[in-house]
Amino acid sequence: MEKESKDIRKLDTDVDKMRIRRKDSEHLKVKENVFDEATLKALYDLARKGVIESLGGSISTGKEANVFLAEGKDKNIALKIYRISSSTFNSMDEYIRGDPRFSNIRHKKKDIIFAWTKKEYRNLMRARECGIAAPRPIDTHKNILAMEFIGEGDKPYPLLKEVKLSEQSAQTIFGTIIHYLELLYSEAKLVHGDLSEYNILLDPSTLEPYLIDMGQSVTLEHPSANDFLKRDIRNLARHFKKYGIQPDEEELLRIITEKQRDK
Ligand SMILES: Nc1ncnc2c1ncn2[C@@H]1O[C@H](COP(=O)(O)OP(=O)(O)OP(=O)(O)O)[C@@H](O)[C@H]1O
Ligand SMILES: [Mg+2]
Repeated sequence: MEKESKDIRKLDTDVDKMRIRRKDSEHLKVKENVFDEATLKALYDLARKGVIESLGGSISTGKEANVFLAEGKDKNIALKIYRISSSTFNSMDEYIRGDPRFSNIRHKKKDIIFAWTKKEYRNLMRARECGIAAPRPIDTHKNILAMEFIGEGDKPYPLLKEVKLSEQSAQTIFGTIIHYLELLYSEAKLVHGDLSEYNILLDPSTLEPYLIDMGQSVTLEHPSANDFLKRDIRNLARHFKKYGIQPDEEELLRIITEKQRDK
């Protein structure tokens, strides 16, 4: 644990010092201890393509991915970099196997991670096309997803988990999220699959909730789609209970899946 937090601090400072400039290979070489070679190469490719101008600080170090702030073409972007080395790809495999869009991938670890990254890109795209507030995906390459940065200046918006809301605001936000789940289900034909107060960012001034972290989202054909949706609803209901919102989970499930059933 001690060592891990030290590593994380080192990663933060290393990345802070690091500026990827196009064709500036010396700088990147120094960082080989932070990013494995394949990830460095992928970062280069995106820099050469003009997607990344420079790399900023670390936003988050998750179980499977790190998120970094970066400068894109004249604006901040977020880079989600799935870890090739320590990814818990076995759980990814389970999500991808039942998804017809990924039936022909070779089940090699790297391929699964790359497919997973692409899957998050496509899921975000589908969600946005249906009018859901989510980061606009910009590009995907190997294990890197470049997307719109959801925040103010260099600061990401807070997680829903981190904000204290009035009962009235909570009611509004809850309503919006349920509406998004309905759109996600009936229009995008997706179930988020990991929805909770940890995967929703909130714009504090407009109270717009942004759904993030859609790598594990599945299409409705997925054998566990219904169970994932029930779990998403349960997580939301649990979070909003403290604001006096006590939804009937069965009723929510009915509302979210209604339009799709009518078709
Ligand atoms: N587009 C974005 N704009 C701003 N901040 C973001 C964006 N995407 C992610 N973040 C920040 O990074 C954090 C982690 O992102 P995300 O939830 O997608 O990955 P994760 O939970 O680490 O994934 P996993 O643990 O499953 O690998 C978020 O909680 C959020 O604070
Ligand atoms: Mg997350």
